[in-house]
Amino acid sequence: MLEVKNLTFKVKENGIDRSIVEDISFTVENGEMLVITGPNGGGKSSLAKVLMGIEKADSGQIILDGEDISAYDIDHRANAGIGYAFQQPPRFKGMTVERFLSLAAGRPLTENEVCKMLSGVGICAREYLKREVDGTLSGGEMKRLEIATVLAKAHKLCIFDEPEAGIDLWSFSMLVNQFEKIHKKKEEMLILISHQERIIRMADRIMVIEDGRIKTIGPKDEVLPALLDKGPVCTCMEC
Ligand SMILES: Nc1ncnc2c1ncn2[C@@H]1O[C@H](COP(=O)(O)OP(=O)(O)OP(=O)(O)O)[C@@H](O)[C@H]1O
Repeated sequence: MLEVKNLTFKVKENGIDRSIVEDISFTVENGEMLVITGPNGGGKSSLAKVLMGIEKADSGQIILDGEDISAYDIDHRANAGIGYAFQQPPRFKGMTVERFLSLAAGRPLTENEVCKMLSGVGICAREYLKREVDGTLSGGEMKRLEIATVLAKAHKLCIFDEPEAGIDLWSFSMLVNQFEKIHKKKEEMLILISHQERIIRMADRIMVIEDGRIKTIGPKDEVLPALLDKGPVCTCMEC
């Protein structure tokens, strides 16, 4: 179980503190999928980065399966069982796709295993094994590869930041299938940040973040109708 208690993250703007994440508390149960949505600039990615340890919280607590991980750095949180796929994945010149996935899995993978992982996110496998994880990969290829790195290993908690961004229709359907498969097993907690209705519909619970605060959190059946009425959710396949 993930317990987030009174999490606040501030930045300095022109010498003045600005709260990007303000006193946010929520839980994610084992096997649960929580989808976080809300208007652009609301603080969703910042919250994810604070959970992963990329940004440091000013106050609050993060407890994973009873272990207080608030003071842990990124590596330590990854070892504690958190996997994270960036909204805009970083690139690694000189590293092959094959090695990148083996590092993510934490063990040497066979070619067949790498191919299976790549196929799972809609990447035409063998052609990519020796490609470098650099600027020669397209945005959509990089995004899918990044998602494959999180899926390469079992985690307690996986966080995917806008997995739909820049992904074509066919690959998007494959990704949705992957998320559904993990969700069905109920072995990992999933936090998906998304504006995409098809992803939001997979949620057990939905959390809406606006101006750095939780605006609503609740079961999908309660939150989604109001969301669809008001319309911050995107039904197109391009964003
Ligand atoms: N390190 C930083 N320094 C200054 N401002 C920041 C920093 N990180 C985020 N912000 C600001 O905090 C706000 C929240 O950004 P964040 O990326 O978390 O929003 P978001 O909800 O993920 O948005 P989107 O839906 O557009 O991806 C934005 O106004 C952003 O410009």
